[in-house]
Parts: sequence; structure tokens; C-alpha cells
Amino acid sequence: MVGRIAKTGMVTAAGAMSGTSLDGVDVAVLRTDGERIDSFGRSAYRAYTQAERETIAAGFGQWSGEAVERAAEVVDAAHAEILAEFSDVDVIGFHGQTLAHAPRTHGTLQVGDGAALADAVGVPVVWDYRSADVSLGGEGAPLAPFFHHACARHIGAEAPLAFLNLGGVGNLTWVDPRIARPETEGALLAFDTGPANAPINDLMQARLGEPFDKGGALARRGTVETGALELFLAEPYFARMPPKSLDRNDFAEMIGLVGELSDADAAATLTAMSAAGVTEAMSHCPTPPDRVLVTGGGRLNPVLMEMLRVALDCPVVPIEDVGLDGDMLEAQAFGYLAVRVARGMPTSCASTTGVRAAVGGGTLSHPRAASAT
Ligand SMILES: Nc1ncnc2c1ncn2[C@@H]1O[C@H](COP(=O)(O)OP(=O)(O)OP(=O)(O)O)[C@@H](O)[C@H]1O
Ligand SMILES: CC(=O)N[C@H]1[C@@H]2OC[C@@H](O2)[C@@H](O)[C@@H]1O[C@H](C)C(=O)O
Repeated sequence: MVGRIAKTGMVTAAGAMSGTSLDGVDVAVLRTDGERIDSFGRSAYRAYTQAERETIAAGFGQWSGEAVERAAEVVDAAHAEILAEFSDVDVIGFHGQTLAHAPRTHGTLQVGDGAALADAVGVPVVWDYRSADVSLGGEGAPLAPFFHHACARHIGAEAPLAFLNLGGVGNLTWVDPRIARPETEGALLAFDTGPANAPINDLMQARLGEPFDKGGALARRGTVETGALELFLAEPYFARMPPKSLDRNDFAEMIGLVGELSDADAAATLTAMSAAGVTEAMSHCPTPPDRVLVTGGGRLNPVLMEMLRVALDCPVVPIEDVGLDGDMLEAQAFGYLAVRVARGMPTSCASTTGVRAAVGGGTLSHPRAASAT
């Protein structure tokens, strides 16, 4: 039936992700049955303009009101534009844009209207991935771990390994690929490691009017201020047992810790903080992973990568080393999860978000014209 998703077999999904660093929208296609990855397909990127970025950023940390509505309009329009080129897929996974995330108190907010997007593109859309998990007591994040598990099996990994996403916020997934189902106890442990690029970007913007520290060039010229690093590591977040998750700006005050330092020393110290969050995280892994596969923009920062290599006891490599796409992994994840949601399969469990029982989070919206047939 037009606009319906086959109940079995491989389907083609496009995932769309707008991450916390607000560079733009990533879209990536894959073929999957919601369990196994068959193949990866084409991808596309739609950058936000500076004006769009500012409109979305004005909504950060807010739960409702005009700034949130304006941000949602920008997110909807950008996604409708880029996804118009993907109307040939069976299902779209639409993450939306996280504006605020406080699972224990307020909940979690990803703006973007998946029902309207389904109508606009003419393809079923899975969206609002995090709310169900939060309403059942989970953190609502991270959600990529079930996909990381599928990736580990796809690349033929035979021993526990870790996926590290270094976006605005960092998140780590420890995977035992020998366990067939991600929701089985012992297959996964996942949580946010701490800030990754967000404080570095904020520093660069505030001090130099640049969006990020390209190639870690500024940090490379600086010296790490160990006093500030120690204060950072005293944050109770690091001692907390996982699962745990963060909002983009939860560590925004870190900029204050480096306020008196030169630009280069401040950049070096914030970069060291990101690496230290990951080092702390490794101590929570059930067994030492045999390697860490790094995804997200932070893998392109050689200073951050060097700090991780010095601190960790196993190889730390960009995820391209195993043939995966570090720019598109999150978009692929939400395409993969869309198929799972459409087929009633779980997308998170106690060891990824802390939710009591495995849950399939996400709303499936069919294009209205198609569902009327
Ligand atoms: N060449 C580079 N050198 C240094 N840093 C880089 C480079 N390229 C990207 N980055 C950093 O990576 C960031 C983008 O990372 P990414 O696209 O993974 O974030 P995101 O997906 O928006 O975040 P999240 O995963 O938290 O939602 C940039 O804002 C920048 O800080
Ligand atoms: C609430 C939210 O949007 N969290 C994001 C953010 O960006 C990285 C980290 O914090 C992770 O928890 C999550 O994104 C990835 C894609 C995830 O859910 O796996």
C-alpha cells in the first residue's frame, strides 16, 4: 500500500539529524530490517544560515513561547527543503532539534513537526523519539546506542568495543557484539561523557568571532591549566553512575573557569576537559573496550584526538577506519531507529537510558493523503 511500511524484510530509510552544534541538517540513507544493516546509501547536508542558527539558538533552554515557535519554523523549513530530495525512501526518521533537555524535571524538547513533514514529503515519518522514554523514567538519551550495536555487528567486531561521538556533547557506547539483541542485559552500556565541542565553540565565538577551533590550531598553541581541569573534574556528574545524559548548556559555566586565561590556554584547557570527561567515562565500562571508534566533528580535532590517545589504554581511531561515515552516523542512526519504531521494536533500554523496561520511542505519522487511501 502506498505510504505504508512493509512489516518484514529490508526497507530503505532516510534519517535526518540536526545536532547540538547547529551547523546544519544531515540526511543519510540506509537499508535495514531494523535489526541488521544491509547497506548504506546516499547522504546530503543542508547548512543553516547564520540567521537560522541564531533563531534556533535563541530557543535553547526554553520549553515554550515565541522563541521556541520561531526555532521550530526554521527546523521544519530546513528539513522539508532537504528531504524533498528523499521522497523515494520507505520511511524517514526525523530527530528534530533539541532545544532543552532536563529529563528528571521538565522532560525533553525536540522541535519539528513530523506529521507536517510526512505530508510535505509524502513519506511516513517517525519523530519525537525521546518523549516516551522520558515519560517512562528514562533519560531519553543517548539513542544512537541500538544503532551502534548494529554497526558493531555489521563491521564484524568480535570483542567489546566503544563508539565515542564527539559532537556538542560527547556520548559513549560500550558494545558487546557477541550478544545478538541490543536490549539483552550485557549487550550495551551508554551515556553522555560530558561537554565535547560546545564549550570550545562558545569560547571561539565569544573571543574570536569564529565558530570552532579548526584543527585544534588554537588549543595546540596553549597550555592546559590543571587547576581549572581539576575543578571541572570535581563536577558531581562524572562520579554519577550511568545512565546519565546532558543538555548542551549544562557545562556552559566551564567558560568561566578559563575566563582569566589567554585564548590559546583557554582553548587548550577546554579541549583537555572534553578529553578528561571521556577518560572518566571509560572507568564505567563493564570491561575495557578493545578500541574506541570516534565519530562526530571532534574526531577532526587532532589535539583532542591526541589527548584521548595519551589518556586511554586502547587504540582511538576515527570511525572511517572501519568503513563507517563519522559525519553521517547520527543521521543513519535515526533512519535505523525509524524502522525499529515502525515495526514495534525497542529503541532504548535500562543500560542505554535507564528506562525501566525496553521501550520503542517515537511517533509514526503517515502522509495524510496516503493514509486516506
Ligand atoms: N576540522 C575540525 N577541527 C576541529 N573541530 C571540528 C572540525 N570539524 C568539526 N569540528 C567540531 O565538531 C563540531 C560539529 O560536530 P558534530 O557535527 O558531530 O556535532 P552535532 O552532531 O551537532 O552535535 P551532537 O552530537 O552533540 O548533537 C563543530 O561545531 C566543531 O566544534
Ligand atoms: C537530548 C539530546 O538531544 N541529546 C543528544 C546530544 O548530542 C550528543 C548527546 O547529547 C546525545 O545524548 C544526544 O544525541 C545523540 C544523537 C543520541 O541520542 O545518541
